Amino acid sequence: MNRLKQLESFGQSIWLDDLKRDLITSGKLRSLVERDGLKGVTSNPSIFEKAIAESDEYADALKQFQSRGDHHVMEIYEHLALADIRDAADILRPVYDQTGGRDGYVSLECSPYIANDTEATIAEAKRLWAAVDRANLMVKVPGTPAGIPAIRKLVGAGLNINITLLFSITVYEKVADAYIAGLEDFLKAGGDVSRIASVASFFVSRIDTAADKKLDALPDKNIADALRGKVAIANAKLAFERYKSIFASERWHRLAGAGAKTQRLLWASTSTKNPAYKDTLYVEALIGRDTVDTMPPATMDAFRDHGEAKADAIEDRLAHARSVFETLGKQGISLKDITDQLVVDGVQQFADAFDKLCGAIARRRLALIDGDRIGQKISAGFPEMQAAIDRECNDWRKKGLVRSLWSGDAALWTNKGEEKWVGWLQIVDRELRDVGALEAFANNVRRDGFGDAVLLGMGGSSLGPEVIAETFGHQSGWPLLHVLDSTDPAQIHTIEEAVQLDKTIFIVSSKSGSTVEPNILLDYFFARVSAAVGRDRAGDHFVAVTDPGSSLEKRAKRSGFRHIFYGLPGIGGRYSVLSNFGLVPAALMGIDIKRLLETASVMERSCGPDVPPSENPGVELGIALGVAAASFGCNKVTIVASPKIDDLGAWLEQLLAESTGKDGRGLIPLTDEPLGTPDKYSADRFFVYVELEGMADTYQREAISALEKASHPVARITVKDIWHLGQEFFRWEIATAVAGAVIGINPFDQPDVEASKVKTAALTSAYEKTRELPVEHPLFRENGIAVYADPNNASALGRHNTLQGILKSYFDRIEPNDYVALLAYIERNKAHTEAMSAMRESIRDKTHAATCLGFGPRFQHSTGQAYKGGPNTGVFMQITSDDPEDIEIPGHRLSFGVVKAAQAQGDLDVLVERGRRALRIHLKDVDAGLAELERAVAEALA
Ligand SMILES: O=P(O)(O)OC[C@H]1O[C@](O)(CO)[C@@H](O)[C@@H]1O
Ligand SMILES: O=C[C@H](O)[C@H](O)COP(=O)(O)O
Repeated sequence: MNRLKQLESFGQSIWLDDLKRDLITSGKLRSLVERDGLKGVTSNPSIFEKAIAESDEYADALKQFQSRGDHHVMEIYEHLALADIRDAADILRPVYDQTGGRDGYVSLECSPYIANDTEATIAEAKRLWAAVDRANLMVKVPGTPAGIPAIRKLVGAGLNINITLLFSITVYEKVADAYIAGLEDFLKAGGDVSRIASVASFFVSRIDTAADKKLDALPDKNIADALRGKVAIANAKLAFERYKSIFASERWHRLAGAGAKTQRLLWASTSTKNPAYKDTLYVEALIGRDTVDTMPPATMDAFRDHGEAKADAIEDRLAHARSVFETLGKQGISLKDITDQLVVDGVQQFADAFDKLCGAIARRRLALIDGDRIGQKISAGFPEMQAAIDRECNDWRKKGLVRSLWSGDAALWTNKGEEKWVGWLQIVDRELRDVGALEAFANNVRRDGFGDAVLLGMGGSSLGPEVIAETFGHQSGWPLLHVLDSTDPAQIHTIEEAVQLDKTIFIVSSKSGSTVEPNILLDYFFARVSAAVGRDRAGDHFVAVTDPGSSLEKRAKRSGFRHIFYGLPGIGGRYSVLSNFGLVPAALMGIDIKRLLETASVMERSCGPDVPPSENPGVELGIALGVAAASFGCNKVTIVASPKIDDLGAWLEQLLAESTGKDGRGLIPLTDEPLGTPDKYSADRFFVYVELEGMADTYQREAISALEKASHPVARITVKDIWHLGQEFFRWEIATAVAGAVIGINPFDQPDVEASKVKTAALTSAYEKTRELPVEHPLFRENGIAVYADPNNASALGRHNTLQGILKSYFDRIEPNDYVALLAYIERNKAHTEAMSAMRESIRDKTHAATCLGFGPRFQHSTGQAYKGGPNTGVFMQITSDDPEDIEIPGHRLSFGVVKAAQAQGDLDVLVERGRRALRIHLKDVDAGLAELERAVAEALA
């Protein structure tokens, strides 16, 4: 007689501990049922990992599924796995019918990631039960402390449950109790208990693996030899004894009377792991009536081939089993400790397998959606850095931190309310649903003949729209978008002259609604538009984007704005580009926002909670940035982008600096610094090279390769086309949040920005009363240039009678790994940027310090946070100027020039208060002054 069939005749059901497509398609599963009397199938994450990740069997199914649209990794997994489960269940259905529901089951495990979460387990088991939709499904719930209450609930809801990862008899008693209680609940609710089945899966071989290790360490070798390979079987035998007594109780009889089936013990983990043991050891020892034995194919083949079947073997030598336990105890080996640890390890082992599986699916998904759409390659500068990045990635994987990020677990950061600021994680799908309304609005504006749109806003409210406007350029037939994020009178003039007010729509953008710049710009332009089109029609030229309840919302209502778009309070300014703050201006300038969002959506799935760190572009990038900065001092994130998309750097600067630059730590991003040869840089750089496919600049590419060869860390990102800006936005938001976690700060606040605002407000309100700002005395004045510094900085500079002398002392203060920031409160235009660039280049080449450039007050809402709150490694040169054509602000006793001067003063005061090295250079005439300054800088560095 077929030895497996013999087991059937001894009252034991044989299940297969394996599942893969081929078993179904080849007919093997069916023949196991027919030939060997197979009565069930168990699966687990390791089994699916082997099936899906280690073979090509699923390639076609995966491709077909993805051809219907892009999916999350978990959706792909479930699509593939559930198809196998359903097919196996259908093959086993006749067994289920013939045995009256005692056998014929296929088991599917809940995600190991939620093994310690009762509510999540309940929800997932119910979801899987509904999704598989087969009466002969068993959902596997772990025998963890959190799993046990879930068993009662799920059985009580009428589900078949297989309790997995069971090692201890004490835990088993709780599991059996939960099953019985669940049946009682179900019965009380009028359910038919006869259709519920459950098994309690005792893991066998793993106990010996752990116990044998302890035995090997015993000094008494005889005892060790006597017990080796015996503990697991003894445990199972005693468990079976308990099973019999539990299901002989009065309590049980009441349920049995209603048709309930006992919760059979299922022997799992039945392959021998120690090659010294007979390969059928556990099968032979555990033959018992009313039990289930699930065997992997090799064990099943071995038993069929040479197994020795003895009826009721499990009932033999119970006294010996007890003595095994006693001896263990006497030897100081705690079986409780062993089994407790096995549960923990078991969960981790399945989680590891699931990670591997998700990683493999993520890679295949990427290959199908055209891998280079996510194109990212990080080369750490040197092996130690690579090893540290790999370690951190593995740590994130093991601890499930990508999932913590997605669930907004504040403990990932500093536990200071970060959970309130992760709304951006879900925004893409939400906005995709709202695209129609935005487009309709934009069409309406276009039909009304607006030729220009001017966005008034700062930082997170302006930089995203600016990147979109600069990258896409003017869309024919749509308004041209201008961004105004300055109080510089010349800048305001330039914009005003570029537009025709009666054909211009203004987007006033401020999440808080209280930011001073957009408010005073609104005061000014509302008056100008009223003068051009009449007060009654002015409101039609204004749109607000703001959070609900803000003062801007109230004002927009009062002034009859054309429309108010709302932001989501759970999204901070710099993470808001994929919400209305980026989308309203983009739609108004005629951009296909759906297309932009769709690329973001692909990246959102690539960075999903189900994608392990090393396959997860945003997480991997964030970890690399964080580790490079925190452990290797490479915190000057030098952004280089193909010319067509290089404005991306402006948005990125704010995201990285304002998010991470605080508590004396953080990343110092810099953009538009002229690229140099490797010898020009210190070892504190992390280069980010964002290349636009087909539009790469050869010089940039070669310079980056040289830097990479010279052991600087480099992250290369390839952007397929400009629509993939959406993808970049999302990738970098994830990367920033992750880098923040690695660095150990809260990436969602900006504690040091406020300080400058307070000082500025004090200066402007004093000015409104006195009509003057505090008088300052220069250290030096010549040729239309004056230099100012506070007493400490002044004394560090010493006495000089030339500008270059002062500058020389100033540059002498630069220490290794410092950065120099030029903070210019002048019009941001090409000529000024070029002059500043030339100075940056000479400073960098001579001192090897990283150089940053910020135009004030714009940078205050961007990199300014890091300058004041980040590491004290900045050396600051503030540049201010007279404003020959100042502009009064209607309704205030202030001009824009005064506000700008107060902003410069307020910010410098805070820098000084924070012990920063700083000076102010005031230019009477901007262009002549810059030329003179450039000359003096060159001389000071010579
Ligand atoms: O959108 P709001 O509230 O006007 O803020 C603009 C910017 O100012 C800041 O709060 C810094 O001052 C940034 O974080 C923000 O992006
Ligand atoms: O239900 C089946 C179990 O998951 C499986 O038997 C575990 O076996 P292993 O210990 O060999 O991994």
